[in-house]
Amino acid sequence: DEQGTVATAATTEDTEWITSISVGTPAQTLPMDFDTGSSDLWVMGASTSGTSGHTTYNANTSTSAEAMSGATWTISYGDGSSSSGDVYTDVVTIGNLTVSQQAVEVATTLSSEFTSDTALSGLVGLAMSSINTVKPTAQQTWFDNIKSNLASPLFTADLKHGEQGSYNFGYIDSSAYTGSIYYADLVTSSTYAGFWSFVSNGYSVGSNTTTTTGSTAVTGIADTGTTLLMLPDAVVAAYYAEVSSAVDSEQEGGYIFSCDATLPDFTFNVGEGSITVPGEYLNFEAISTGSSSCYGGLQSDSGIGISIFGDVALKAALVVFDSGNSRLGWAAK
Ligand SMILES: Cc1nn(C)c(C)c1CC(=O)Nc1ccccn1
Repeated sequence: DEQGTVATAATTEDTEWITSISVGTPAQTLPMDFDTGSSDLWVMGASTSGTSGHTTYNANTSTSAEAMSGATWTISYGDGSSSSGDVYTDVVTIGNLTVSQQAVEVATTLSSEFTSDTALSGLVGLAMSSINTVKPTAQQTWFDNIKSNLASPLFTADLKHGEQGSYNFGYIDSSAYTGSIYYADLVTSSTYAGFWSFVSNGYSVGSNTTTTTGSTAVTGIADTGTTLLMLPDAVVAAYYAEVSSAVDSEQEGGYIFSCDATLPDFTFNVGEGSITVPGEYLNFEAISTGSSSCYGGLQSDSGIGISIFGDVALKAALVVFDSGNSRLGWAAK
């Protein structure tokens, strides 16, 4: 009954959290973006163009690498980024837990979002294996491969603002949260199948003084690979109605406000409880260096088709991805 933990740390502006994994024999250490919103483990290849400045994976120097003949993959993310390539199996160790024949998807094409992000070598998909893109045969995620060896078939994400966080596999660290863990069952309808999806049946805007509450039910996904909190227009409008300087800017592609604005907290319901995202987490960054206008951490999900509880919301909680019980848990910390 194995358990493991691995540290994760945010890049500037909490844009993404980078976590190191080991691939191959001898081990090649790769900084990766753990993504609970997708299900492909892919890495930049040593011979892939556009990878200068990146740490890359070289299957040729790994004695345990085996090409998966005829297998290919291609993935595109909602922000327009994409990658594609071929497939190997190799040893993949995360937090002292080892999968001996993990499908390692090697990128031979990369969009500019990835070639320009020298902090990372690839993604570790932690959503359901049903949405893995490998053809002709979809491959299992690393979590699905390790799951049967774990004390409990679950993992937790503990992302933190401005300090190191952790991903734990097989156990819940009782010292990592306060109060109760509130659970919501996964949503299985077609749009959300394959994701860590849940229904939040209400929200409130405001700090101790004035709070406005809404009963809009939000169905969304817990997605560590997405930076922002992306919710329905009605919820977003209700939030920024409490920020006097806020405007929905065509030019900036979302809500901006004065950087010195005092932002209200945002609370969303989960099961019998709720999670509060502190106002300061909802000021993402200045729209450009030195500007006095700041871009909101809460933005509209219009055009996406689903709501996304990204890093802005996740870093306010300990989040339990409970495969064994098909549910998602959220706890304050
Ligand atoms: C679905 C979606 N629509 N829009 C506008 C955004 C930003 C998303 C989320 C998204 O793209 N997440 C992502 C990107 C790269 C790697 C992993 N996850």
